[in-house]
Amino acid sequence: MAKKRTTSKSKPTTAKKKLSLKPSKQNKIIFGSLLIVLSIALFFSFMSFYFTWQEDQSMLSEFANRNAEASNLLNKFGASVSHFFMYQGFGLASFAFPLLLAVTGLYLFLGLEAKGLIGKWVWGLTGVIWMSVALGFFAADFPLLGGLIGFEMNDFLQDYTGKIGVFLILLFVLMVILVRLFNFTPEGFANFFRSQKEKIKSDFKGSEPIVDTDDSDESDESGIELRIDDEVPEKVDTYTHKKDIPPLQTAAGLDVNLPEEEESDIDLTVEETPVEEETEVKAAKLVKDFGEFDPKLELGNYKFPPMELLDDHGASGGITINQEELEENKNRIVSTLKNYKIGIAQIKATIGPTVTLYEIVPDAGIRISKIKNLEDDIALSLAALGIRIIAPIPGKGTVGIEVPNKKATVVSMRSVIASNKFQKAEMELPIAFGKTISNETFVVDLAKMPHLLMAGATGQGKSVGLNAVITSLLYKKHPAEVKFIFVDPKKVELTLYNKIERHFLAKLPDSDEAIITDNTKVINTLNSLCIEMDNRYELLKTAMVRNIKEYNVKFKARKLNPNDGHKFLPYIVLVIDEFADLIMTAGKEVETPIARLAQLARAIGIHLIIATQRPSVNVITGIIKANFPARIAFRVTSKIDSRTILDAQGADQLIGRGDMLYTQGNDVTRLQCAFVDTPEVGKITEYIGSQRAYPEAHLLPEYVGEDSGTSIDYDISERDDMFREAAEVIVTAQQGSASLIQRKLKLGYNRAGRIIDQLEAAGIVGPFEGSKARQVLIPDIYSLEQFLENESK
Ligand SMILES: Nc1ncnc2c1ncn2[C@@H]1O[C@H](COP(=O)(O)OP(=O)(O)OP(=O)(O)O)[C@@H](O)[C@H]1O
Repeated sequence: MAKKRTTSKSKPTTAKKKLSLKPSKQNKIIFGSLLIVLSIALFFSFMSFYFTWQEDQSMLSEFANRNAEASNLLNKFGASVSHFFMYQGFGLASFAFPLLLAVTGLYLFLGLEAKGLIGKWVWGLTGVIWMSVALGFFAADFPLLGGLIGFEMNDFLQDYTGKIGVFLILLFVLMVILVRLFNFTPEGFANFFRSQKEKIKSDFKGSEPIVDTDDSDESDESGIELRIDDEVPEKVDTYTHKKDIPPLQTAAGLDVNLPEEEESDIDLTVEETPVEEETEVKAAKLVKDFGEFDPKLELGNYKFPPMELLDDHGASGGITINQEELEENKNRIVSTLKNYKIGIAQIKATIGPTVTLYEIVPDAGIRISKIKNLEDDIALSLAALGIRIIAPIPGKGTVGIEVPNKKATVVSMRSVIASNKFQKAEMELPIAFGKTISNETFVVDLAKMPHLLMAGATGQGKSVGLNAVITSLLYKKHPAEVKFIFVDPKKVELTLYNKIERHFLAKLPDSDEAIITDNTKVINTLNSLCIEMDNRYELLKTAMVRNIKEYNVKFKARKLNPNDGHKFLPYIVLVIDEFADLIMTAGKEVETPIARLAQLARAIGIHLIIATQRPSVNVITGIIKANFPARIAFRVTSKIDSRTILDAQGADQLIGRGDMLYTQGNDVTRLQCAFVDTPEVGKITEYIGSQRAYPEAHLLPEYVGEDSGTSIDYDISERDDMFREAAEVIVTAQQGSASLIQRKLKLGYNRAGRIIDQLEAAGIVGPFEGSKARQVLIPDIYSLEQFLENESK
């Protein structure tokens, strides 16, 4: 609100300033009146020309003679001007000139915005030329109709293309005029014809029982109307529908300026309010005429992948657990606890797909902390992998012991996608992770997370988990609504998604591959995403909304003008498989943009999903952790790793194969991840990939990388003590690598890296070149000595 007020206050002043640069209002009125008068004079001259031209022919040369008199209504002036326009010019079509002059005069007189005027003149002149040529063609016997220009042009064209050629040219130009000026489409024509038929029918309505047919016709009609809307955006920009919707401003300008004319000078301050209201009114009208903006329209026939593409992995029979196993586990729990002198008042089992939860109510007087302290011993006594003790279960006064089932049931992706919970999820980016311990489908909104960190030792189900996330979104979202960026250093996991590049992927304008497999290129994409983020914040600011959801709602309601740079914003999901690898190769350079995105990107619909095998603290740093409240842990090898990811232990006690813990803050939920196999993903991408797509992947803003590091200006006095030695090593070996300095001078990696940066800043080695060693710019030790000496002078 505050923003609103400030903008409305600041605008009038700028408007006032602008006004002083324009012709004054009085001048506009005077000039406008002149044009109107002129147009009336021309009109009457032209009219009377058709009756008097023969008599006035002889007068034309006697314009200067005061005694000579012409028969034209406007005397000699009328005779000369109409001779010029009608006879020597365009014939009958010349009537367009008084019309255009009158319109221009009115615009000036009323002080309306002159924006649309140029278009009117351009189209007016095109029409004049067309008409004069057409009249010259069809009415060659009456040269006055087409004028000299019409006649000559016809002659000229016929010399080259013959009569048929001229006819075809005329037809084509007429088509262009109709399409561009009157939005003529075959459907529109059919529709018009149909509505006329309807009208005639309804005139004869009477008492005939045609009501039914009428009804069906009506519904038919509405069907067609929709299709016309379909047509509209076909020829325009992916997200904006730019051309077909009259820009808000054009018409807004009309009303905005009207009060100005009535209330003379003060009206500038009043101007702002009507604009606001006008935008609303205009938007409502646009919505009424064209319907809400539909981002999906360009791929209107897109079909979501059907359920049949997914296997049920033999899970259709449901969970199988035998009574014996339940009894056996119960007895073991009871006797184990008894060993520690913990009595049980009640025990209850909840059977899940991979684990069964035994909920215990301890005897009165037994402190839960006692059970908690004995956690490891109890797990040991129960002697089963994957036991996790939750003491107490949050929200209940009970202790939970999770014991894995002997025969785990696979949770198929198909079952979770088909579940009611997922199908009816009213979420922006719903993700069906799998099933909880009580066999309920677990669905969360990625948009609310807002970023996800996934960790787990190798082979425990990370890739399957990532595929489950991506599949969920592919089953729920239209290509216009979400775009993925995949970073896949392993080069195999995500390559399948190449097929949906032009539907669902986003990439940098100059990159060939949408899926990034080279870690050195990630930095450009991340920086480009930061630019996208900044751009989106700017759009949100101008639209005066707080987040992408509100923005898109406003855009769909046509309250934001595409001509001002507004467009429908799809969600962007960045998926990084093997984050540890990325941090190892690209280091701090990637951490900064990732942290920035993680901190700020939630409101503008950029979400990060990061998976890593090694959840060590130098990979998942504090700053990253702080911005990734939603985390998933598959089985990890140590308690420390579990703590690094979840801030709690437990992930080390999972049984693998998709058994996972999910947290989004405090509570930790154990889930069985839905299983989606590579062939299934293949089928889905094949299905989507074979459909009509956008011309290319969604393009991210261009990012021009700096020449890595040259911008770092090291002060000579701040150079490392080993700088000189390092320079000598590099120049002698003619190989600019940090590891060489590391080896020869026995330095740590970080220090060697710093020295290399300093050498680069000094101009001794070239910039970073990815996997290749840097170029050495000094040829030998002697030149180096000289170089350093010169530098210290
Ligand atoms: N949710 C699941 N349900 C059943 N089995 C699973 C599940 N997730 C994974 N598995 C089994 O575990 C195997 C390894 O899974 P996955 O490839 O996802 O491991 P990963 O953690 O990505 O390993 P890496 O890090 O080496 O790529 C799968 O081939 C599958 O047999």
